[in-house]
Amino acid sequence: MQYLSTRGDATPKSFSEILLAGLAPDGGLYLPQQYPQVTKAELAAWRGLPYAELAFEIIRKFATDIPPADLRAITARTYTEQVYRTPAITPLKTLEPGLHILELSNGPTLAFKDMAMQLLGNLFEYVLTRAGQELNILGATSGDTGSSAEYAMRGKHGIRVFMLSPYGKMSAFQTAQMFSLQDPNIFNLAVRGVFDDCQDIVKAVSNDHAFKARQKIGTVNSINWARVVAQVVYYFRGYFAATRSDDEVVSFAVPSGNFGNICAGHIARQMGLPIRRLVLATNENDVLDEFFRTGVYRVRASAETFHTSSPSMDISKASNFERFIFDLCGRDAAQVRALWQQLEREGSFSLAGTPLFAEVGTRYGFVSGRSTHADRLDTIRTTEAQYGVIIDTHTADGLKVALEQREAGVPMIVLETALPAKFEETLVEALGRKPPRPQGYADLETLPQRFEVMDADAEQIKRFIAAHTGL
Ligand SMILES: Cc1ncc(COP(=O)(O)O)c(C=O)c1O
Ligand SMILES: N[C@@H](CCOP(=O)(O)O)C(=O)O
Repeated sequence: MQYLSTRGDATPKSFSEILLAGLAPDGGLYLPQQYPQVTKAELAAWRGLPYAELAFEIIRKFATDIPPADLRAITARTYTEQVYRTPAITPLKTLEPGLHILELSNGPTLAFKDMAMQLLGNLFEYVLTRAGQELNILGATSGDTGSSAEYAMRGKHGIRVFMLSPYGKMSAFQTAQMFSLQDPNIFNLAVRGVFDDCQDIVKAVSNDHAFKARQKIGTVNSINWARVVAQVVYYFRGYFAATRSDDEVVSFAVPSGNFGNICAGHIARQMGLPIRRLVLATNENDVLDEFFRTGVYRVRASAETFHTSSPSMDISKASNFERFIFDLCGRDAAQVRALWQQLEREGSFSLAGTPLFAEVGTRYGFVSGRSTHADRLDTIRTTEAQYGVIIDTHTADGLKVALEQREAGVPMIVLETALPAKFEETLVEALGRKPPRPQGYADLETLPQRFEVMDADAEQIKRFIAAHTGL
């Protein structure tokens, strides 16, 4: 399997090459030359597999340059009960017949990011050891990618993590989870700005090809294809858990920000998984909902990006959206380049009224909705009252929109993206009491914290990286 860029660079690249490269040199995102198709026989054979085996079967279709025995060993050591605190890895919780929550937050940092990031850590280690290389990871986080990357990479030989986060905008738990790490290979840089400023810096640094090569810069955000492909696995897993036969269809509701999670659902659907609808849910930062309702994609400036009670979704420029638009445009890289140039110039583009936009729903199954602070409080309260289940603020956004888009006879699976303990402040507002905290996380906020505060300035960040790598 070879990879190409959404902006047109078609120099064939292997999985291991793009794993280390992150962003393509032309500024685009990598995608496989074609999506592997899953046969009926494979689907039937995969239904009863343990998570690690299912992950192996799916990822081997994409990571064809990793010997199967090695890949199987990597997935086996990643997806364990020890790491995810449950043998099912991603249990399905049924709220009522036909309405489910897929638990994805049982990993070390209590968010769905661990599902892919734990694998990424092991893949990096494997590929770097094989090549005798080191890697300096530059990442951007709105709260969950950062801690999951740091937990996956801490203490790993030959890897350093430089993580940019929006200063003062994460929950107290998220902040403490990241900033309390004292490992010498972890650097937390709190940027005066929003997540999009951090993500712009990651892209600017990646687009400085000389710096990227000299400093051996890699990425852990979902611009890295390996993140997305690891997320494809749980769509299959959720489908098998919610159905009895492969003739059934299901819909997934996905709380969305950077479009990575739902992009994985799009890929699972393209591979042949019987998904009817991909229901995209945003918070008040509703750029993506606006696109899926109207065909207009209008990114917002930092000053127009709200700080909400589902802060991990406070994103107004969704990286992975480019991957979907590439597919929507029939993989015409010239058209994608032109749209992104227009976005750069004018801050928006529109596909409204075009045959392409009609296909967003009819061919690709996307529908969308948005949720506000009041909606989220209401959904958290109702879910607790009706089902005795406490959900986090992001999952609440997903559930709220799922209920609006639910169809009779089609099971709806809401992807849980974090545990409520990470967003205690809002949970107390909704329920009048603190949500349960898994064992081992008590007093997290009292630990000493280590971080640097910086301006949203790519040059300043580059100087910091160079000073700490010695390269
Ligand atoms: C808790 C939580 N929910 C939802 C999202 C949105 O996911 P995505 O950015 O993949 O759309 C994120 C971050 O990305 C998150 O951390
Ligand atoms: N919500 C994310 C933002 C980064 O998204 P990613 O999936 O591209 O890494 C976060 O919590 O950091």
